[in-house]
Amino acid sequence: MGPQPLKRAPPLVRRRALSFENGGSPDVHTGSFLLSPIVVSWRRTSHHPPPAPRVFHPPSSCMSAVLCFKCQSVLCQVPVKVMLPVIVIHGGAGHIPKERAQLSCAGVREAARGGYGILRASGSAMDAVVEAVTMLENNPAYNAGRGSVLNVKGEVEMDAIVMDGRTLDSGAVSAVRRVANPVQLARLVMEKTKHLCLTAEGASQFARAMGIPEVPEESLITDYARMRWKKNLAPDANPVECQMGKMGTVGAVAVDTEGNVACATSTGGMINKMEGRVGDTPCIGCGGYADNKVGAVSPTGHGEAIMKVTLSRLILFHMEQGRSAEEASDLGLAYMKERVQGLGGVVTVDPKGAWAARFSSLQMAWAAVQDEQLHYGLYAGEHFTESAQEQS
Ligand SMILES: NC(=O)C[C@H](N)C(=O)O
Repeated sequence: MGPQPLKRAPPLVRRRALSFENGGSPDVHTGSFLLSPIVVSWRRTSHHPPPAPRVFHPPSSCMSAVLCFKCQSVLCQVPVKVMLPVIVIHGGAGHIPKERAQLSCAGVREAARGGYGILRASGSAMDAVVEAVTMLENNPAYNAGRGSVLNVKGEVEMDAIVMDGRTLDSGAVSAVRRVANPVQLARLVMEKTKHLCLTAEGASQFARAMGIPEVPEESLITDYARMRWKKNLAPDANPVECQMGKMGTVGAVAVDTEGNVACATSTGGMINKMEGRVGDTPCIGCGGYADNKVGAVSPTGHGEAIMKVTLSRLILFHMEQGRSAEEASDLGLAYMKERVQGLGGVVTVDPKGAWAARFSSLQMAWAAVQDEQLHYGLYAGEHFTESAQEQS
């Protein structure tokens, strides 16, 4: 005999469904929450042996179906609130000095609006994250593009990555010099070469071949970056601690109206790093990852710690195991803190538009736009909203 379809959903399922109908929290998604109560009910009502039923989200439907693992019959249907498009930005995890906090917050809000403008006009997630990160690279308030921290010789070497969740195509540059927008060069590596990452002089040669103008190094260096470089040349300086105090790597994740996800991250790296040091940012799975089947992540924090735990892929692994974007981000950051004493932050999305901006550092400037609402914050627990149309 085949399985008996459920006569009524178990109480938790009905509560969740109700909260969607009433416009409940957009980041509460059916997949992870429904699986466990359904398993219990299924075992009670099915004659099949008990592997878990599958949750199936038809691509462009507002219903999510829970299927019997064996005979594929629909056990129950639950409405899913589709909240696309969405973009989430960070401006670096750390402790942002008071006098720079406002600038830092204003920049991420502006970049979130800029990226969302592209998504609203049916642009791709990739176009949106590259636009948002370009805006932040051009803003001297961040450690990326103009405003990058300096290496031990007082020079600028930058890292950037992009990844497209549709195809898993990715492009990156590391230790690149004298380009204004490393994120755009990373995109060209993805689109115009057979490789995933170009480094140092090879990356500069590629930029020239692509017609990207070389900019004077001085134009990328701010007084603030030079002051911090000098301070950290002292023999008793602790550049990692100093950086944990004032980071500003930038990153973005987005889901477009088609449900495609993408990520982009860009940085000047760690203060007074050795010449040629490559951080987490250009390393796939560390400084970013995007997969339409799971979601997208862009991190910030101590690069060596992020690399040791492959933070972006670790978070997506937790999402594959049924965790929400927020739970998975917290788990990844907690593991990095406990296992390698690394602090940082992430922005994360899933393909249905659930999103998270989470950090283990004292602060992280972040902003998101979804459903014409701008969300933003700086300290843990802070979450302000305003209309995405209002100008700050
Ligand atoms: N500010 C940062 O996030 C630094 C970057 N993750 C790096 O180590 O290169």
